[in-house]
Amino acid sequence: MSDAPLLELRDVSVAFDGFRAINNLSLSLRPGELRAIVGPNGAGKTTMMDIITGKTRPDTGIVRFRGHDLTQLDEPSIARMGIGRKFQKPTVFEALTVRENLVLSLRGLRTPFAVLMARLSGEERERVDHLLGVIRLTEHADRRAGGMSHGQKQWLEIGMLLGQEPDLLLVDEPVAGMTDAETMATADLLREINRTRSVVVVEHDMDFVRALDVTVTVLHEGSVLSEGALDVVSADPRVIEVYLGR
Ligand SMILES: Nc1ncnc2c1ncn2[C@@H]1O[C@H](COP(=O)(O)OP(=O)(O)OP(=O)(O)O)[C@@H](O)[C@H]1O
Repeated sequence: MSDAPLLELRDVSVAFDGFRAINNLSLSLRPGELRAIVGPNGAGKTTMMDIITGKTRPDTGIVRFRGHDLTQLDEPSIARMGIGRKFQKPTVFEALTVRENLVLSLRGLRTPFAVLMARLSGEERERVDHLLGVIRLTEHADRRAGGMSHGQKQWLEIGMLLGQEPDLLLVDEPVAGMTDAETMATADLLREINRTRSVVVVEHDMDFVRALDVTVTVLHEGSVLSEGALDVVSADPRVIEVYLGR
């Protein structure tokens, strides 16, 4: 396998009304990597995700995925290239069952409803059963998604993203509002997903980040402040100053 980064941001900046939310940000992700991004409120984490997925266009800088420039592409084109994004709030179809939600994701969300509800092929059934196992919802497959806990809805939505077979999964604050047990299960889930896909996860919860046990990038004022193992970055005086205001 080549050493070329899967995702590369170089000297990326974007300003809103003169305020530089992203400021000469450079960041590189290896193929197959799982990376945690942390940083105080307003550090630019969401804006960075918006730039990668084409929601926000950078003013300057390079954004490449598998060597292809993303900055001229719209959101659907970037998604088709293999980048899936999970927003913070779950947006599953509450009136449908867990299984039906996964079928929807396999068949494309814009397909007419009647087609979605048509019989599953053997291959689709296998894929849905596999996804149910990955997201730990096999026992709940035929229950309404609306009846699931907050954590289970988050896992279902992650499963729906996996149904679209992304090479890179971007996950925004998945464990906010989860119980401690759900938080740890989510760390396991992302590590399992990372066996076959690259993952970038933004999260404030440090117990979760510790459980991931991966390289952490600390953002501050739109740039990388520190990067490395959690123990190393949390001992970095610049990080301590930003978090504790010392
Ligand atoms: N569309 C916009 N218009 C104006 N300002 C914006 C816009 N989007 C983001 N900002 C500003 O850019 C900065 C970075 O915001 P961003 O949401 O990326 O931070 P964040 O690290 O995700 O924060 P949080 O942890 O609170 O989600 C903030 O000061 C925010 O107010």
